[in-house]
Amino acid sequence: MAKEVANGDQHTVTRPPPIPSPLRFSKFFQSNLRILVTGGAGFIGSHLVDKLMENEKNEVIVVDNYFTGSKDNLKKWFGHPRFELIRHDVTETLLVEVDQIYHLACPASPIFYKYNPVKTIKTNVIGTLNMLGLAKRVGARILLTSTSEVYGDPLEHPQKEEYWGNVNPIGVRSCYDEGKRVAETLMFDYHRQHGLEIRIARIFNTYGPRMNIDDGRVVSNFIAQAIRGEPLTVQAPGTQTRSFCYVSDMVDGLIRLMEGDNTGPINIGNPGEFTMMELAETVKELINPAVPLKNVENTPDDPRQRKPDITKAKELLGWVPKITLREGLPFMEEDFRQRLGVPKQHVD
Ligand SMILES: NC(=O)c1ccc[n+]([C@@H]2O[C@H](COP(=O)([O-])OP(=O)(O)OC[C@H]3O[C@@H](n4cnc5c(N)ncnc54)[C@H](O)[C@@H]3O)[C@@H](O)[C@H]2O)c1
Ligand SMILES: O=C(O)[C@H]1O[C@H](OP(=O)(O)OP(=O)(O)OC[C@H]2O[C@@H](n3ccc(=O)[nH]c3=O)[C@H](O)[C@@H]2O)[C@H](O)[C@@H](O)[C@@H]1O
Repeated sequence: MAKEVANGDQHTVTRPPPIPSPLRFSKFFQSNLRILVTGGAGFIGSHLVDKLMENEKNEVIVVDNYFTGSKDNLKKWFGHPRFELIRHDVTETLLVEVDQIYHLACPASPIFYKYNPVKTIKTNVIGTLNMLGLAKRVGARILLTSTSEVYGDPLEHPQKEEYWGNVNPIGVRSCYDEGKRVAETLMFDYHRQHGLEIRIARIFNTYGPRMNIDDGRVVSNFIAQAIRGEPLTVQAPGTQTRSFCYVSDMVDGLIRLMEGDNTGPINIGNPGEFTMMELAETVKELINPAVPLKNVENTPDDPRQRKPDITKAKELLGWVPKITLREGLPFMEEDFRQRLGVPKQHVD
């Protein structure tokens, strides 16, 4: 009997382990694990795929509808015998034989998730239901990439996993925030009702190479603006805070969570906290001291502060982020310069 604990506390579920296919015991069977990554053509998903593919015992299947993701992010794996890419929308059912599911499919940038809010909520609710149904049928372990947005505009700081949040249920961000909250509920209901092995990561703002250049999120906006020599658009009041995690740290945290014994939810994020004004000043200093900052209007319900308490990730996963914001920004600058075709000018 496998044992699983929810954040090391009360509700322990004991259930029989999933029965692997008889082929798994054949010494001629090439992979030990078949892993499905939904949203694997996106920013975090494609980095996760790269890491999973490094292990020659893993076979990786990506499904993506390419709404915000791109085949380009995965092109180095095309034709690889352990890799498969399927164009598929998770709001439709899917039948594949897999052992683990990393469920990432969902637009993450506010401008994209607000573009078609009904589709966003369908992706979160119906998409997660479909992946849970699949996990149940094949006995797979499933990890959901939830978000710090489940804490809404938090009244507790920093945010611990026990905090229930302060979310507007009818606002323009609700399709995403409330969608992810329902997705978390569904995960726990399948866990309690059907004994499914679940993992929930609450991800805090993550940045790095391969973010869409016109993605609309703050780090990608500021870097693209600095490289193009445009003003950095600081949305009012500029004192709102975020904590930025470099993508390789995020991927490491997600894999540790999947491989460990804890259901979560577990915060995965870098606790270094910056105001948007500080972020703009840092980008300006590192990338282009000549660009001005420009104050612009904000969007409704923008959270005023956000910083993860990562005690649980440290204790239960042995995870701490390694890359600071000052170390991570230049990696992203390099990638953006290449894609924008603007090389760095070196002053002698
Ligand atoms: N990047 C962050 O800061 C952050 C923070 C918190 C949570 N997350 C979560 O992490 C996950 C990945 O985020 P990301 O930053 O890589 O975003 P992303 O937009 O780059 O990736 C999302 C991927 O999901 C795909 N997708 C969207 N809807 C789909 C659907 N209905 N069916 C199939 N595929 C679909 C997109 O095409 C894209 O490839 C998301 O679930 C997001 O909510 C991200
Ligand atoms: O960490 C999370 O849980 C969430 O983080 C982000 O959501 P958000 O923090 O709103 O992301 P941004 O759009 O990057 O905004 C961050 C801050 O930067 C500000 N901003 C944004 C863009 C810009 O050009 N200028 C600017 O000052 C916004 O007002 C906001 O206060 C992600 O995009 C969500 O998918 C994710 O779930």
